[in-house]
Amino acid sequence: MTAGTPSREHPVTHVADLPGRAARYAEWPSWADPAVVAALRDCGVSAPWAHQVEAAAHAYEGRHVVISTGTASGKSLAYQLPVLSRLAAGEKAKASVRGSRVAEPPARDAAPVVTALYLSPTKALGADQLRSVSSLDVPGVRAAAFDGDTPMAERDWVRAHANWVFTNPDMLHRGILSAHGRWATFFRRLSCVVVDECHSYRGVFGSHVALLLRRLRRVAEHYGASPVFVLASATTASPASFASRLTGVPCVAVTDDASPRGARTVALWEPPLLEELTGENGAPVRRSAGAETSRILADLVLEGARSLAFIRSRRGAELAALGARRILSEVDPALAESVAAYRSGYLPEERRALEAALLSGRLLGVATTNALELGVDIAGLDAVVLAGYPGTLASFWQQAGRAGRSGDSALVVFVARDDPLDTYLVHHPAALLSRPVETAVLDPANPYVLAPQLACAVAELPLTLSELEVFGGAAAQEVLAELAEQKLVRRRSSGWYWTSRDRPHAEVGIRGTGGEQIAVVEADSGRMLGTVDPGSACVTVHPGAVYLHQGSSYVVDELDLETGLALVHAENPDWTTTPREIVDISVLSTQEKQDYGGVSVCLGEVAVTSQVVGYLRRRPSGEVLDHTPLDLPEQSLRTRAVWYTVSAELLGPEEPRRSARSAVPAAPDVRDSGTDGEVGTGGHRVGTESAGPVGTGEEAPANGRGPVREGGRAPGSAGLVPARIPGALHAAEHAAIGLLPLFATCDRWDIGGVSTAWHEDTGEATVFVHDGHPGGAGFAERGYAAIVPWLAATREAIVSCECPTGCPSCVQSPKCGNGNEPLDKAGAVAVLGTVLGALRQHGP
Ligand SMILES: Nc1ncnc2c1ncn2[C@@H]1O[C@H](COP(=O)(O)OP(=O)(O)OP(=O)(O)O)[C@@H](O)[C@H]1O
Repeated sequence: MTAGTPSREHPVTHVADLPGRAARYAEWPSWADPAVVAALRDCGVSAPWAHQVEAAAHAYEGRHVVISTGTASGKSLAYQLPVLSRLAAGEKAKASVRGSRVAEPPARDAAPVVTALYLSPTKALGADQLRSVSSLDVPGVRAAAFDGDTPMAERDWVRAHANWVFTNPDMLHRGILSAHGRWATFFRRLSCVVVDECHSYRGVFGSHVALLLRRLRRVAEHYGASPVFVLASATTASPASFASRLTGVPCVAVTDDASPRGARTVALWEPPLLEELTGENGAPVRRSAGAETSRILADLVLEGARSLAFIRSRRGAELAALGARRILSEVDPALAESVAAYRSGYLPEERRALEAALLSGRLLGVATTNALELGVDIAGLDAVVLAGYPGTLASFWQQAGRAGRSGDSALVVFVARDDPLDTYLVHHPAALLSRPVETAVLDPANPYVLAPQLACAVAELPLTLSELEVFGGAAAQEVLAELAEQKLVRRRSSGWYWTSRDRPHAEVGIRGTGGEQIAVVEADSGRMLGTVDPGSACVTVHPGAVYLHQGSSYVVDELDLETGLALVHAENPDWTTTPREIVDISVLSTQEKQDYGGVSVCLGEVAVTSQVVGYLRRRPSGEVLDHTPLDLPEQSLRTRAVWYTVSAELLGPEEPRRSARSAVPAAPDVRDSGTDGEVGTGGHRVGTESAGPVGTGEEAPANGRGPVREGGRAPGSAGLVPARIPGALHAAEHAAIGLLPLFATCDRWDIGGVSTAWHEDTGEATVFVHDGHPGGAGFAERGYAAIVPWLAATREAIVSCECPTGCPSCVQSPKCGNGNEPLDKAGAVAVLGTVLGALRQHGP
């Protein structure tokens, strides 16, 4: 692998061998329908793996179950076997009641006897799974999609005749539960609900889905059905408790993966520093992870290895494929044809063609975004290259799991990007390879999610007192009282009733994002090249941006957000473009405020604005050609935040030589640099990390950048010179975001933060932590209520982390819009100590 690297370079920082394992098989269960077994055998499954039978048996026997095993461990078969067996058996039973002696396949227009529902987080994944079930062609099984793409003319047929309906939470919410009367037959016979890739239901979206599943259960019960839930998940911590929280019913977990796995070698790779080039302010730069990945991918293709490279951005995937093709074409132009890019935003038929080509071996190298992480049946590759940490350990293992054929060893290369988080990981392999996978967090009791969900539930069916428990008991009662006050529901002795003829469903967004996709269209030909998320359009298709599609390069002429159109023309310039974005927060109203002698803690409404103000054109070497200003609209998010302010006296050293008021603004301006703008606004979450570990409680010395000045400072003050304040606040903000999920049961993706040494609305140094969703989701309230334990845990997490100057486990944030600069770990400990001191001294 290092054959192509110059001898003075030593990019590999660590190599780990992960042993392979042999498959453990089980007998086909006696209850399995012979037609289903025959169909699966025909598809090459000679015998099921033990975990598949274990999970399938739970489901068949009516126990709610979650199967949480590795990539390509056959989770689909684990739910297909019981569901298809039940569907086939149901149809047979009907045939025998009718007295037909010959096993005739039921007509396409027969009414179903037993039905099942399949839910996937995305339409694309649902379509993949439907294709897989349909290809089995089990007699009596009428599987069909019911999603946004289902033509109106087909919808009636699906409702009346399909016995396995493939849909997604959005359609379940808007198109099925809202009109359940039209689905009466389907619900009456509903025997099984499959929730695929359930680990992706986290944060606000997860909380919505949790309540949606409770609504589904209630509607099914109304029609006399009590379906069994079968959940499939990537490997996560505590799958049973997660699945139980998601569905509201106790689930058993199957985690003992019996699928075979080839041995894998994991190499951690740090691109070398370049001697000939420096970055901003003369800082040394490393060869980019993308360029390094292109080279590794090209080498792997030359070796004939079927390889996937995961790149974090769509643009990066295009560039990496282009780079590998360029390298290969120098060796043999024909070889260049065996490399392609893959990402969402391609048209479905393009994606299918690419998947088939990779499976058949016609393509050897594919550079992809995480679009190939989930669900797609691509496994057993010779190598996987990860350019940058994908955000969670669950994602890391899911992507790495695409490599490894039984009997053959495979290679996984993790290439660090030039950022502190990745650098930390390649030098601390245990943090990557030995930590338990994090569990997804959701909170169905969140009042902001509960209110719209309860409105939908009441509109679907009047809600009785005895059903309240399903929706959170007392919390639900409070929310219903508010809805009654707003005259949306009416309380009667028998329960709560919807007052309007209109249904609330269309108004309730369950993903916390919204808006139509932006179409990218070639102006000359009118050809649609792909789509872009509206939240990220200003970043990816601003006027002047170089937009890549399948290796072809386009330049954007016009972006019209109103009509949802970006017009481009084909052009292949020798530069790339990088947008510059500023993020700001302003206080709209302060609802709660507590003063604690120099520290105040507030809760209120804020406006978070981000704006792409220009872009840089760079040569591939990193050389900046120029900066072009842009006049694009601000993207704004009105939400809720918790914030604390600290007086200059408490932050600074004792007896400040300058007046406190002038000392703080003299620090570098961090209104832009101390922000984490890339948060929770949907569509462009480019990274993550698990929240930092909570400390052991031992007060280890914080070995931060520059010692915390112990001498010469006022009792209780942080003792920081002005230049350190921005970094200290920024580091404290990051760690607080990491720790809030402990108290607010949110996901760190659902929140964001801004820190500043002087904020114009508060007039002081301020750290904001805000909900990442319009209108807020209740997390800020929880932070406000738990301010002391939250900040104490934040401080402890930083103190107990043994790294010297800050790392992903303490003060670095993967979503920092500012590349984790400036960060002052010791300063953060000092600030938090001061804030906590004030809270405790002056608290109630
Ligand atoms: N018992 C088995 N024996 C041999 N092959 C199997 C068996 N079970 C499943 N497979 C094959 O393994 C591949 C992966 O299966 P599947 O896509 O269901 O895995 P998965 O766990 O859902 O993957 P992902 O991690 O992508 O969600 C498929 O090609 C499937 O046909």
